[in-house]
Parts: sequence; C-alpha cells; structure tokens
Amino acid sequence: MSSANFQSIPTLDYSLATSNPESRLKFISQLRTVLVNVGFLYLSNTPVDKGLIYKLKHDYVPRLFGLPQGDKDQISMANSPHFLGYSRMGMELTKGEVDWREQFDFGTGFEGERPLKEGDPEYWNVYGPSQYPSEDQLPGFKALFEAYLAQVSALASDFLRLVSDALGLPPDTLDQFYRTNDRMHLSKIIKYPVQQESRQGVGAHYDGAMLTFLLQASEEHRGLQAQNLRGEWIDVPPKSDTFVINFGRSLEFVTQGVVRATSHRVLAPPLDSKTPRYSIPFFYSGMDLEVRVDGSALKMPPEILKLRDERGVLPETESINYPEYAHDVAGKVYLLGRAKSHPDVAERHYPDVFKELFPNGMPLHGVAY
Ligand SMILES: O=C(O)CCC(=O)C(=O)O
Ligand SMILES: [Fe+2]
Repeated sequence: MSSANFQSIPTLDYSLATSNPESRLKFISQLRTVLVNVGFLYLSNTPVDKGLIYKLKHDYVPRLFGLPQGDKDQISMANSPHFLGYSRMGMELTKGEVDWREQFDFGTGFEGERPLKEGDPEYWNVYGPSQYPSEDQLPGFKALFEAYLAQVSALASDFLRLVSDALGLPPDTLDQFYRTNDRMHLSKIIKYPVQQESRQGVGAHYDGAMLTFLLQASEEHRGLQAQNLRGEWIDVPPKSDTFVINFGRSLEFVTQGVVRATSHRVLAPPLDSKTPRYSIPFFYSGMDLEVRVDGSALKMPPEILKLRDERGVLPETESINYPEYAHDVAGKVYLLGRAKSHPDVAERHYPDVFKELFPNGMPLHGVAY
C-alpha cells in the first residue's frame, strides 16, 4: 500500500538528525517520504526541556483554564488587533461551524505595540504583543511559557533546514521566508471540554504555517485525526515525549504541491469522558509579511517533483482553507485566515476586511468556510 494511504502516523527520531552524518542521511530520507506522502509525523528525542513541558501540562494549563471567568475575559481576544488573547467556548468557527473549544492565543516576540503609519497595509498590524494573565493571577506562567516558545521556535527553525535538505534544496532555502526580525509565531493553549452540542472540537482544516509543532497535553485522550489520500480519517493518538508535526498550506504552495498539507480535525472527548482534552499547537507562522509563497518562489529539483507526480493528486477534502497563498502576500493571507476564524475580532479591528469576507454581516452556522 502506498504510504499516502497511511493507517498510522510514523515516528522519526530527532537524535538521528543531530548525531552523525550517516544517521542524518537516514533521517533525511525518512523525512522525504513523510513530507511527500503523509504530512504528519511524531518527533521523538527533541531537545525541548522535559521538565518545562511537565510543569506546563500538569500544573499551568489546568490552572490557566481554572482562572475565574472575569480574569480570563480581562484578556479577551476581542481587545486585540493581533488576534491574541482568550476566546470563550463557541467563539471560533471552522468552515462556518462552531468549534467547541476554549483557548488562549499567544504570540512570540513582541513586547510593545508597533503602531501603523500612514500608508502601511493593514496586515502589518497582525503581529503584536500577547495578553497574559497577571503575575498575581498566575505567577510564573508568562516566563515559563515564553521559555517553552523560545525552545520550540528554535527547534522549528532547525527542523525547517532538514525539510529543505529532504527536498533536495540547500539547507537554508526556506529561511528566505523568515529574514527580518519583525515577526511573531502563533501558539494556542486549547481546552476541548467533554462533548457539547456536537463533537466538532475543531472542524476539518489545513494549517497555514509552514510547520506546526503540537504538544498533546492529555495523554488519555484520542481525538486528533488526519486524512490520508483516500480521505479516510486516521487517529493521531497522544504519544508520550513526542511532538506531532504537520505541514501547512504555505509549505505546500511553495513546494508546488510536493509537501502534503494534510487535512486534520479534532473530535471532542465523548460524553462518558471524565476529563477535558488539552493541547498546545505552536505554528511556525511568522513569515515575513511581504513574502509570496506561490509556486514561482522556489525552483524545485525535477526528481523531487517526480515524487509528487508518483504520489498522485489529492482528492477533494472537506478542508478548503488558505487558497489565497496563490496570489496574496503572507501577511494578507494570515489576516484573512484569522478574520475568518474570529469574525467578531475582525469586525472590531478590521471593518473593511470583515465587510469583504462577510457582506451579509456576522456569520451564523454554515456561512464562512
Ligand atoms: O488540538 C489539536 O490537537 C489540534 C489543533 C489544530 O489542529 C489547530 O489548532 O490547528
Ligand atoms: Fe490544525
């Protein structure tokens, strides 16, 4: 069976990539197969501090969601033109349906605001400072989570070089989309409560960022599923001491479809569950706002394009997001994606974009994606 019709998700051992040249070659070859055919992998033996992850998962995350509702609402995403902050359950849409999850969105890198100047495009405002609970509310959390984000961000940057290498390109090739220092990567801390009105934790979608590093923070819950080439939903159960990595639409576009941006979704914990599911995705999303990642940006080696052709064409899936990479700069695509997921925030901070996307006003079910 072709690995494009995978029935489980492969695990790659990061220590192979970092120990010696022969083992690195082995890693690169495994990564090439995953990039072209699967689009999802578990990565084990990463350098991210295990103690930090433990404290985040078992201590801070439950306490973060356990804060009084008033404290959480104080840092509501509605306050933020950067789409950062707290979203109550039911405030986010995927494909026009409510996602039954409660979440905090945090970005890396910005302490102060960077006000727009006359003539700057609106999408310059998508990067900006995060909203954290105060030190009184959750002492030590900001420092710990920022340390975590710094480590995962460094890992993602190193991993992107392995991706370039696996695609037969010089290792620094994909760095060209991340040149300035003016960037923000996005991360979320998510709680999926036991099933509410529907089991849509998050609906079928592609990610936009080149890479996603997901920490599944509740070992007892399945729920994440990825779609193989035949369209079957395959479980991606939690696996201890690993990250789940998947590839997004920007990487798919820029590699002319060689890399699979794999459609995925999350089912909420079923009715008989005793606990919610927590997860922490980190999106290596902070591309330079002005770059284009359409298919003309990189020259792909012919032998690599051949692998894409041998894999075959992806069927229609339920996921249709981020088609704009074909014609818009990265900053604009990011803004459109965020506005579609959070129309209330868009209406307040980007009224023109809101009107363009939702000419009939605030979407209810089945209107947006
Ligand atoms: O919660 C998860 O496991 C995945 C979340 C996800 O796919 C996303 O936020 O893009
Ligand atoms: Fe996702």
